Amino acid sequence: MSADARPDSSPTPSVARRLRQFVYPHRWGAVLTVLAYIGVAATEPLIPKLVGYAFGDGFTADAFPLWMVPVVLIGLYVIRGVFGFLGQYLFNWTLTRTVVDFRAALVSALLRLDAQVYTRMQPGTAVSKVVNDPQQIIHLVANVGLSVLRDGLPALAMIGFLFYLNWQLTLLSLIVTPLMALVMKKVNQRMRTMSTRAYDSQLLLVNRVDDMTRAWRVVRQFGAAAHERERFAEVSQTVRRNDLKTAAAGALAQPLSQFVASIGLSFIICVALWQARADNTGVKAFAEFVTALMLLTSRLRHLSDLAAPLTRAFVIAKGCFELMDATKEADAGTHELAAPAQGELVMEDVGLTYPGASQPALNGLSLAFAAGRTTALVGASGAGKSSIIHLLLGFGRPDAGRITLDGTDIETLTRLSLRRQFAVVSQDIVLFDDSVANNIAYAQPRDDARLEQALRAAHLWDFVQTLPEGVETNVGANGSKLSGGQRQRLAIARALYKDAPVWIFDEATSALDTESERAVQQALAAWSGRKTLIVIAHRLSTIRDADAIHVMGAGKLVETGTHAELLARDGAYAAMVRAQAGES
Ligand SMILES: Nc1ncnc2c1ncn2[C@@H]1O[C@H](COP(=O)(O)OP(=O)(O)OP(=O)(O)O)[C@@H](O)[C@H]1O
Repeated sequence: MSADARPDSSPTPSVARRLRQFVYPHRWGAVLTVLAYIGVAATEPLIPKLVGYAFGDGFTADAFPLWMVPVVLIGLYVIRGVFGFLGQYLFNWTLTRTVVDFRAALVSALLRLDAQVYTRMQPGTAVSKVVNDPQQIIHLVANVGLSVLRDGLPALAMIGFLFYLNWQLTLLSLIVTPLMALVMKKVNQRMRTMSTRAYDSQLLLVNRVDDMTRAWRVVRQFGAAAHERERFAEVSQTVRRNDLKTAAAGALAQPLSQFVASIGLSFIICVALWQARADNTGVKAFAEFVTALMLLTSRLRHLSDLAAPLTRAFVIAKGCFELMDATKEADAGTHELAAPAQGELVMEDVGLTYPGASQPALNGLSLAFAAGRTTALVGASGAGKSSIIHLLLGFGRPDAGRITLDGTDIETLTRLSLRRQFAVVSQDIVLFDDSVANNIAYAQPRDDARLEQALRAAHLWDFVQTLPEGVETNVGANGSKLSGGQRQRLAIARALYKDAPVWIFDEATSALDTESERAVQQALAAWSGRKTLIVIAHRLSTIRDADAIHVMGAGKLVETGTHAELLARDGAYAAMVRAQAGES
């Protein structure tokens, strides 16, 4: 989300700790992995030992029978192979489980985000953070972890062996450690900065593609392919530059650490040779020590390559944790409604100003929606009609005043209990890439008789019969295989199926032909007296029969009455009716 977020100076410890929390439930897999790799590592010092033995005693005829060479060597590698396989398997067992938990945590965070977060975050960002990022983190950490186990443990074993062979000399070799640490610290700092920039610009790239896919029609209509390509290439170049800088910083790690290691190595070999000459210890001890040292150096070289993927993993994980930590929807209510509400909604002196807005969207608004009645909300665009729905559904909280449902302040209700009382058809139709039936019976038990009833009421039954698989036909991404009117009717059917006490229709019939609109209105009329119906409509002819009409203007209630009363008053509503009559 924070495309402009700068890397903080020490993000790694908390990120590492939080990542560890996800591994913790699967710690036994991790412990067994480590044990398996200890098995591999324990056999490592046997190699220089055998080399030393072969050099020392192997050249004399009666030292050991030659058949022992393949038996010992093959045996050693079989043991290493078994431990190696187990280690890798258990490692992935742990990681795949961790990824599932990590994704689950991200999805549950996503499902509880505050409505305002959705106004800032592009869907692509969420997809990237929930789907791709955990996988990427795990891949990177897996490779790092495996290398640490594969190279780090044998390196430790080898260091132990070197101490055993010649502790003074081994201790001397540690003098390069502080220098090595300093070099790696500098390289890591640079990599972290560049990785964060690369990650942020990559999210921008995801959002560009997201835009292009959603707005493909607009792009084609404007002949804007070249324009979009340019916009994409711009961000793509930024990603490339940041990736390159990260890679360059990472590529410095190995040569720099090797340079430091070579200083230590040459120094130690000199001292070892000097010792061998002085003590006359012979070729065996020297061969053992130098073979072990060389093996250690090659292991350490692999380890110095791990800084780059580890840094990248931490940067991505930090992005995921930002999503996990984003503001959650407040749900302070504790009260659950025992039965479906009657549906009387009252707003008392309600004020609402959106964050960052200069004008209030609602300003001291007081109005009521009577239970079992149809109330229409009308008013100019931007008057605050949808903001009322926003508050009724508990997506936002009023800055002032209160809203009650059957006399209970909705703030005291849990969000779940509150929203159970509403079925909404909003201006923006949202359908799932699923069958007609699953779109209608969304998140509710399937009841075929009720499904048919909802489809008939939404004037969609006959159409659905013509579909190749009837109600099981897939409607495409966001209902892309349906016409605008069919999508709207499907959303109406979904609302009717929910059978909530309050129905909200926000411009819900704007895309319907006259016949469908009449059919839907007749179906709704059949529920009259049993449902509280709130209708927002710009076409005033559709709300003529409402029990009450609230006329909104600039976040305030301008006038209220029935169609006839408002016409008689000859105020704002009458002017709107005249204006529309003039248009038609
Ligand atoms: N998330 C938001 N952040 C900031 N301002 C917002 C937000 N949503 C709505 N607004 C502003 O609040 C005011 C009321 O908007 P609202 O959507 O409630 O109007 P409306 O009457 O439903 O309009 P329309 O008939 O065009 O749908 C508008 O000025 C709008 O710009």
